[in-house]
Amino acid sequence: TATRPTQHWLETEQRYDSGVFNKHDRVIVRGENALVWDSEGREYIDCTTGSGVASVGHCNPEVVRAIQQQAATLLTVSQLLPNDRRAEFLEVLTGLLPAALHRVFLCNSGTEAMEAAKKFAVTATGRSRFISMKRGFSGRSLGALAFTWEPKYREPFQNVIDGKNVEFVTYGDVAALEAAMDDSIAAIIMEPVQGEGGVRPADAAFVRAARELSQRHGALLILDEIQTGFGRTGKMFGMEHFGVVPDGITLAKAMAGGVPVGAFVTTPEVADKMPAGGHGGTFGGNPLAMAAGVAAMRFMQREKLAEQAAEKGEYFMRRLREIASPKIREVRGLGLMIGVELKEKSAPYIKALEEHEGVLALQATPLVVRFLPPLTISHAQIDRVVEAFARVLR
Ligand SMILES: Cc1[nH+]cc(COP(=O)(O)O)c(CN[C@@H](CCC(=O)O)C(=O)O)c1O
Repeated sequence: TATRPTQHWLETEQRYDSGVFNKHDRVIVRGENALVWDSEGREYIDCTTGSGVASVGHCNPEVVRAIQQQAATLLTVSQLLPNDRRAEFLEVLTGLLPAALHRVFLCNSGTEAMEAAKKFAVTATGRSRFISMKRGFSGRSLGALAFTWEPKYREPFQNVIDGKNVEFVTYGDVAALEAAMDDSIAAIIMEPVQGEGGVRPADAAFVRAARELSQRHGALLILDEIQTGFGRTGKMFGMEHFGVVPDGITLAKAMAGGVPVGAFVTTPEVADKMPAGGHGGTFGGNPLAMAAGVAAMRFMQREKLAEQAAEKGEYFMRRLREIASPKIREVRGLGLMIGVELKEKSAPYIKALEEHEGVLALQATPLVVRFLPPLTISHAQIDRVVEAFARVLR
């Protein structure tokens, strides 16, 4: 079909969209590795990657090939019926994790993984209260939203969230965590690095205190690795920076190279407390996502993407810190999960990067520019992003 004018795509999406997204004024139509192109043929270095999904690069050839083959073989089958691709996925995924974490509930998004984690924590402990983190983000559904801090996301729905059962603690404040903990808590929920909350790495003492306190009180420690997982922080999983093995982790985003997927991974002790049929879902573990996931995870391992992210992240942050701009308050992050906190609103600079510099970046709270590039980004592309950022800050 002849390509339709950009205006047609913009107007059509605007006309029929629910209105929840503040739509930009360009139509992204193609991606390859660290680059995407819009319908006018403009090229961008993509440091949004669909909010941390395209870690193995857009249209990774091995993921594409796996999708093509599986699409022509079997797209969907109930999880009541075992499938070869799903078995392979579970073997590859659990091979990347600590031995204790080898029981997996499969789903299609981070939110669904958080919802599952919540239910498994309730059945494993018989308790219904949780501790979550101020500035934490766990998703938008009413179940996951209860763990999400941002009042503008949560307050409009407060009367339909069972809000009395979540206590928010200041991320990093061991004393506050200790004071909040008691034997009524089912689980402590936290991200190894807060993403949406402004790219804030946890400190090891806090994560270790959470591990110790949860054990002391018979509660679970659940780490939300939806954004930090799969090499993003310079280790395969964020928890590895802290030498802590939680009772469960939630995964999604980059796990299947761009195909929607989610998982809650836990121990047999927790999994065996969930009654058969106690949770479920239609698309979880579908062969297409499983095939894509196997290809993506094998690529990450073979290309040592976690190590690449560690080295490139150091380089990226060092170059950002060399920008002598009075507008920068702090450059922070772990691996290629990077945030630059400005002394003023970040949105205009993100817009300028997009409009004038051919760079796509994310926001994470009003003052922070968040860079989540593919882990396959080149040093030359990192240089171009840094130089572009220095220009828009002038
Ligand atoms: C840590 C974390 N936990 C859970 C979720 C929910 O996953 P999902 O249901 O697949 O979206 C996200 C998405 N965070 C991205 C989206 C935020 C938003 O909805 O707005 C992000 O950080 O941009 C996370 O970053």
